[in-house]
Amino acid sequence: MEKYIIHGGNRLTGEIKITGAKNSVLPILAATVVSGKTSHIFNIPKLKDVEIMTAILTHIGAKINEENGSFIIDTGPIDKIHLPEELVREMRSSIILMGALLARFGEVKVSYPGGCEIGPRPIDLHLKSLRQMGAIIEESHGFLHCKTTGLKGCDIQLDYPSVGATENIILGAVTAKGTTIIRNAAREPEIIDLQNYLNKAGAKIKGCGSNIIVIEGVESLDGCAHRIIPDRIVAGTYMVAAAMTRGEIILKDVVVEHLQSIVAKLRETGSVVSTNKDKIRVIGPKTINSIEVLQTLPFPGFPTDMQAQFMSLLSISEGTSIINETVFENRFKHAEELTRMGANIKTFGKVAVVRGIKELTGAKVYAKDLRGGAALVLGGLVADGTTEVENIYHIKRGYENFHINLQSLGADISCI
Ligand SMILES: CC(=O)N[C@H]1[C@@H](OP(=O)(O)OP(=O)(O)OC[C@H]2O[C@@H](n3ccc(=O)[nH]c3=O)[C@H](O)[C@@H]2O)O[C@H](CO)[C@@H](O)[C@@H]1O
Ligand SMILES: C=C(OP(=O)(O)O)C(=O)O
Repeated sequence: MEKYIIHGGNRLTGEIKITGAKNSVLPILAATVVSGKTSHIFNIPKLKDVEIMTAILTHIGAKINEENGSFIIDTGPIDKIHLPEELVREMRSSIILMGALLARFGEVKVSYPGGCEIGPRPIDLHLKSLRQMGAIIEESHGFLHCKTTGLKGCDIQLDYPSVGATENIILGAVTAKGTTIIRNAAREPEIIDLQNYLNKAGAKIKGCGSNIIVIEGVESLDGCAHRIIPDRIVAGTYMVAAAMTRGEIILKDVVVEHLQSIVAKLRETGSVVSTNKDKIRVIGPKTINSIEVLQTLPFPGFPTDMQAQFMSLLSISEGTSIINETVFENRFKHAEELTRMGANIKTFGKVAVVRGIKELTGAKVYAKDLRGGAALVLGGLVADGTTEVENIYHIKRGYENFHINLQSLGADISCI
């Protein structure tokens, strides 16, 4: 089992180029299935989750060629509608293939998806919406069998702006008969990226980025070329590394607009953040201020995927911070591990009270999920002594070359 060994205390300085977004590339790879043609997708990050998605697509028949960080993907040869259970259970995003395969073949067999354990992650909104569009879905023993004689456009009111449900509906709707309206849709930048890919492929989608999306069904889609947007959560993680180590990091290839809520909260801690086109610079403060309330919300609110990293930052701030995790039921598993490093954190359901301490202490800790794992690495960078982060396969799901990038910024971290 691989682990990271970190000797804390180094100030991080330098530049990092931000790679393609995990939460964009996964639905877009799923979306390539709808056309049955060849698409060329650029800026593919080297991530475990991308490997899993590639393995699922290859298993059902797609031909994928890797070329300089891009994928040329031909989904024409796909001839299976039964997704491999062991792979689906490894990754949440596999569920987005449901909308794509229903659109293309009118049938899909899939197990409930896996992914990070951050509380119950039901898919009721996905299923309710696809049923409303005419899918017949049988659920038994953790398996779903979905069939349709043709999806139909309809008016869907989402109870919550779920990212995955919005993506599944979009994929089902692009070639459905008639017009689909999604109300209370998720507004994340990755949804806009999906719209941009699909519209280049011939879809007629309007409104992504707002909470009402209108999709006019078209006869068929084509292949196209598309570049994945930069990963705002990876960027945010390095920004927190700069703040915690009182360093100075410049991130290249970012979309500043996507990072506004993170920038605002970092400024509250006293960090100096400046932006210039697709670059962002963070200078860590001498004294890290606490944040009165940090509340996670759907975009454009503060992202739940940055909550753990901020908890790590606030654990060494001056004062007390309240974190309110409103998106997921149980996303504080990192709190217990940070406590092993000396942090003073109490959790009460979806609320955490973080009382800042002067310094964390190195310890043996365990990554229980992706962002929680990244938060422990951040803690290790500033802890007194040695930190060992175990179970790092979670971190590799979402960060390309994490320890190598941190080394290039001056961190004393190795992967053994
Ligand atoms: C691959 C990907 O893009 N993952 C992101 C996506 O996950 P994901 O698409 O799973 O997140 P959702 O927006 O769907 O989930 C948000 C909340 O809605 C609930 N819910 C969701 C669907 C449903 O049918 N019923 C239901 O109750 C979930 O349990 C959760 O509490 O958005 C999350 C919220 O920004 C991010 O943390 C994840 O990194
Ligand atoms: C929770 C996350 O991912 P997923 O939805 O793929 O589990 C994440 O990226 O933080």
